[in-house]
Amino acid sequence: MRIEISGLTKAYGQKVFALDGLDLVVPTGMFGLLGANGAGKTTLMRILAGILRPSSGQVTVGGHDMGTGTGRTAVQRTLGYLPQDLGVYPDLTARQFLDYVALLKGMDDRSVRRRRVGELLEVVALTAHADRRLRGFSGGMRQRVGIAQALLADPQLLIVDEPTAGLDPEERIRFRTLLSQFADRRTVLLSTHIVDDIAQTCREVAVLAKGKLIFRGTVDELTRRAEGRVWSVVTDGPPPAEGTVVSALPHENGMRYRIVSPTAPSPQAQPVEPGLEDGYLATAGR
Ligand SMILES: Nc1ncnc2c1ncn2[C@@H]1O[C@H](COP(=O)(O)OP(=O)(O)OP(=O)(O)O)[C@@H](O)[C@H]1O
Repeated sequence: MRIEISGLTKAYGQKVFALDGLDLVVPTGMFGLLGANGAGKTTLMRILAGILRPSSGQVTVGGHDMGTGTGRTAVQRTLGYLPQDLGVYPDLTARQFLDYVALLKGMDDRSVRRRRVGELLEVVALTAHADRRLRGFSGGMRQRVGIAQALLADPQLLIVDEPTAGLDPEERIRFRTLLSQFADRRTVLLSTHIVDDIAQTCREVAVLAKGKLIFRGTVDELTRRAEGRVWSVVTDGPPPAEGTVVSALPHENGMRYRIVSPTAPSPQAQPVEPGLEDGYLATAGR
């Protein structure tokens, strides 16, 4: 399901432009969205989910115009949305919660609902915990309940906002594998600060800064943005003033700094191969 966005603007009051004339096409498959805090990612996702109205501009999802009531209704029927903070009901069990959301989505037939909820609990590997109250669930288990509720209506478009924040490494990997499998023949828009989640799952990515698109292309192209700009510096003094420090590791002669900088940040700096995080920093860094 293809998303086409043109001239999209969302202003909060007179001064804050959360989105500022955004043009973007998102194809079928898994697509990553990166950007610093406040870049406009959540605003964009809420507009795509039909929860928020833009100030101006156009959005079509699968050919449906989100500017019209019929368009929004058509999209919402085939959309799954996992917001940053999914409010769950701590006293409900996972099965009861999913049954309740299914009812809200208009799945009136009880046996259909029961079957679908059972299937999804299986998909997110929570069958063994289905009848436990949500208050005792770990962050990862809650996120899996979140993805199950987003998948209830077998959506063609799945929007997920920072889904792996707070998950342990194993849960993160399981979660993103689940998303990748789901993205086969469908569209998944994944917004995150965790660059590695995008490197591991998406072919294409967009980078937002201050409500504007500053990059759209493949993960490899974004990585190549840092070519010739990533350096390793070993020093027992402070890191060089120039560039952005990506990592600092203890070294027998002091510290080894990985630095993104257009020019060598010190005379001893050695060039190194870039990764996606370097490409992102070279593009979005101050
Ligand atoms: N309801 C609101 N009222 C006023 N300003 C808002 C509102 N929601 C968002 N903003 C502002 O709009 C800008 C974009 O916010 P948004 O939440 O879309 O960014 P984001 O990229 O999702 O950030 P984060 O990564 O922190 O979630 C920010 O400057 C934010 O402060």
